[in-house]
Amino acid sequence: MIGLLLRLVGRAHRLLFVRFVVSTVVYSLAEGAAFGLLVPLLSDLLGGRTADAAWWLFPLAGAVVIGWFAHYDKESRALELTSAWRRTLYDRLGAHVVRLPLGWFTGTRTADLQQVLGSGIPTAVRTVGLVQALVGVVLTPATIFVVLLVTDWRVALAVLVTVPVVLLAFVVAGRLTARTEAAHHAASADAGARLVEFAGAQPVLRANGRSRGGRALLDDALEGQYRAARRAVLGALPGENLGQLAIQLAFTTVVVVGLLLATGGSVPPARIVAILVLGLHFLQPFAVVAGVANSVRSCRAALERIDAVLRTPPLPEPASPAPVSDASVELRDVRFGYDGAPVLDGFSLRVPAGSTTALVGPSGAGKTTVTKLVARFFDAEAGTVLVGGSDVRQVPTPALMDAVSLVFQDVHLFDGTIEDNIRLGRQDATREQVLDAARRAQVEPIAQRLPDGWDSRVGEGGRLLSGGERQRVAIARTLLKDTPIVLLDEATSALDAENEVAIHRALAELARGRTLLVIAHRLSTITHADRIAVLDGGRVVEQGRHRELLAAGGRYAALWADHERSRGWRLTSG
Ligand SMILES: Nc1ncnc2c1ncn2[C@@H]1O[C@H](COP(=O)(O)OP(=O)(O)OP(=O)(O)O)[C@@H](O)[C@H]1O
Repeated sequence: MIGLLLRLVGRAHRLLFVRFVVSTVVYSLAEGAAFGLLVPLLSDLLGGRTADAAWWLFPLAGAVVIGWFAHYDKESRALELTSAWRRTLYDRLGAHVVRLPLGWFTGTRTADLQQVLGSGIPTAVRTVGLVQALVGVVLTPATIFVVLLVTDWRVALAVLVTVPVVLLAFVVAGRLTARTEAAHHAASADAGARLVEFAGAQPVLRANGRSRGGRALLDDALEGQYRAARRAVLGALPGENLGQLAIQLAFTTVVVVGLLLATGGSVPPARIVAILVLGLHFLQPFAVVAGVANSVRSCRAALERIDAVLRTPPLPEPASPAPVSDASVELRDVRFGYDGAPVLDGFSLRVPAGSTTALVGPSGAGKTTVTKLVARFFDAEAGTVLVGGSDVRQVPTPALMDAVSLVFQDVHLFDGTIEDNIRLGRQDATREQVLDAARRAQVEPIAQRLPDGWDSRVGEGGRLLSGGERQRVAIARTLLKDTPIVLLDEATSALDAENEVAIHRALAELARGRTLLVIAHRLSTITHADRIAVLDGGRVVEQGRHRELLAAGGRYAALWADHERSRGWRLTSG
């Protein structure tokens, strides 16, 4: 964990970290020395040698003053380190995340990343406080032990024997508490998820005749959480008592040894009283061990999660960058798979500059994967992906992003106005340019329909718009960005007649003067494409124009026949 901590603290804060540790060490030693000096001071005082006792006040005052300065320094450094480190972690993660391949951002990883940025970093920086506690737990008793050893080795030995017992008791106590807390945490998470589900799934639950809107599931989860909370409280009690009991037993042992020594006459009673006071201070820091053990676990988990993100290799940038010379796209003998099994194998396709090529084929054939390789979400395992005549691996990411735009199947819009969402395509565009792109992508009728026109908000994720409308806004965004190459995954959601016509027009506008690679889910949209490529078994099995492919009577002709049948079915059953 120390290596991990030093790695994440990084060079920028290493000096500050070292200074913080040094202050903490000095403080813990000074605290131990101040307690240790109580032995000769109290022995002399209780033994009636007041003048001798007074002399001990000087080193004691020295230890207290040093301790005070060290305490001030360690607290200020801890504060400085915590805030500077938190900031650096956010900066480092932010800078790293933007260099990760887009393919890295799956649903689970995005959720993990949200957690790391939300609670992971605040937990990780708590390690600073933990270092303080751990140094204190080790060094203060160690200093006191040295003083005890010098004062009376028999009491020192008795104190030493109690250490493993006390530590064991706290470790067991920590485990008992951790187990019940984990169950409580899981039950709380379950109840939280059920609450969200309960709220979000109301229409579905009621539409399916669950008149109580799924209350039973929620009630079960809340009951489970209540029982787990009770178990957590009751389960923590034995642990807490066990630790305290161990400290009391250890102290009693030290008292018994002290009394035996005093009764035997080998140590003056005044000295024994002083030694017992020291014994008490020796044992006290162990009480924080149990709490620290739990914090160590959560801090380490947070540090590991941050480290895992930071260690994810970024997309390699080319040593000698190649230019995007034209708007052509080509895949040559490409092999690629997600988890070993190839999705594409021996895949070749040429998309000449300025042409429209449609990818069709059964679900799971790899159409989306082709577009993701062109936009370099991933790198191909074998073969070459060329954009503008250059291997995408040799094109710097900003140059590639300037050449290629993506319109996804499920467009995510931000909770702003339609104009804000279009402007994402080019932040410095004038209002006229934004509105022009919107008109060309058939977004104007959407704005007219909404109560506040162009200033209407589209809701979280764009939920106030239909799937087809969201895609029209995304097309407007792409028109504004104005890249020579556009990769478009057609919306799969069923479109009404207005949307279907509007998307047709928007696509025609998008295709004008650009290279368009479109994944077609409705064959009627691509009958005018310059080329249609049929994918199956990880490669292109057929390609040509709509009429040529129909005449050939192969795979495309069969897909078209299916398409026509389903249209006929829609018409007669509608
Ligand atoms: N991120 C991923 N991790 C693992 N497997 C994936 C991932 N993305 C896609 N796949 C798998 O790769 C195969 C090809 O998926 P792809 O999305 O490219 O197909 P598609 O032809 O676009 O399908 P659809 O028409 O249904 O969108 C599928 O079997 C899919 O399950």
